[in-house]
Amino acid sequence: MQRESVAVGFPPHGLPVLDAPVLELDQASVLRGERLILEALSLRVGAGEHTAILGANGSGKSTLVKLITRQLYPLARQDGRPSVRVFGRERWHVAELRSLLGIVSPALQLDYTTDTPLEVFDAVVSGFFAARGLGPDHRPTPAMRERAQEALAQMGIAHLRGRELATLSTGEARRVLIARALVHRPRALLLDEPSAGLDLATRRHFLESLRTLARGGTTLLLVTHHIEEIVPEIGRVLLLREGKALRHGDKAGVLTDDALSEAFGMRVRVGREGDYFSASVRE
Ligand SMILES: Nc1ncnc2c1ncn2[C@@H]1O[C@H](COP(=O)(O)OP(=O)(O)OP(=O)(O)O)[C@@H](O)[C@H]1O
Repeated sequence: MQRESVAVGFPPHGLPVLDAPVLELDQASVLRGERLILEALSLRVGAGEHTAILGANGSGKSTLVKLITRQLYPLARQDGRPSVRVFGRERWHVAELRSLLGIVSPALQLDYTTDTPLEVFDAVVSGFFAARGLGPDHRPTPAMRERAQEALAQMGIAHLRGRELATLSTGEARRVLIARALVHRPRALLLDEPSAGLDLATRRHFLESLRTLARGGTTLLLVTHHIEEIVPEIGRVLLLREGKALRHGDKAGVLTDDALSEAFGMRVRVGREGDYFSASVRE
């Protein structure tokens, strides 16, 4: 099993990154193979500016997630200026970045549920070490253990302690991974298609827990193709189409019939249900 060698304790809050925006993209472009997948994308997400990145299949959402998590790098700009900054910095050690930015993605869930068996509490507490489970060199302190238990309770899954991740339902495993992502109280949470595979009730419950996090001060960066997942606390939307920003700004201004029809390549009608938006296909 591969483990990252660097152990991180509590996050380095108080460093100069504290006041920096969560994310700054300035004309960021990404090449994959021979193709330009993201093209001159600009986006600024300040602390507390909960933002959704919305787009059809193939619009470049996962590529953008990988750009933020440093799994992919942007093309160098001609003027030499950085095109991607996370918490004000261009370069990060992955483990250090993870202590500030919690990440939940389908790829991560697959990895955690299919590889070597992993117990729920270990999965969560090992988030402090940016490792997949506890190894001989990882010694969680009582404070870390207490915080892991708190994170499980926060996601409503304290009763799953002792179970193996592989035996959990999709929704249960998703909540374990969110507890893990939250364990060191990151400043922001990057959620890639977070409610994929969740049933109606679990999804609603999950969205409510996202709302609580947002209200508690964790900046949400939600990547999705489901407009229904955009919880009321999210006020900004970037609409992606073929790797470019089709619209960006205030939620109500972006989520219009015209903009979504263009983004999804079909006639879409946007509806409102309370504080949530919905979309249906226009005949
Ligand atoms: N390694 C690669 N080489 C070439 N093209 C790639 C590569 N990975 C992705 N692409 C292409 O980049 C485009 C954007 O893919 P990406 O996975 O970022 O989209 P997405 O919006 O996340 O899609 P989905 O909603 O289906 O997950 C697609 O056209 C895809 O075929």
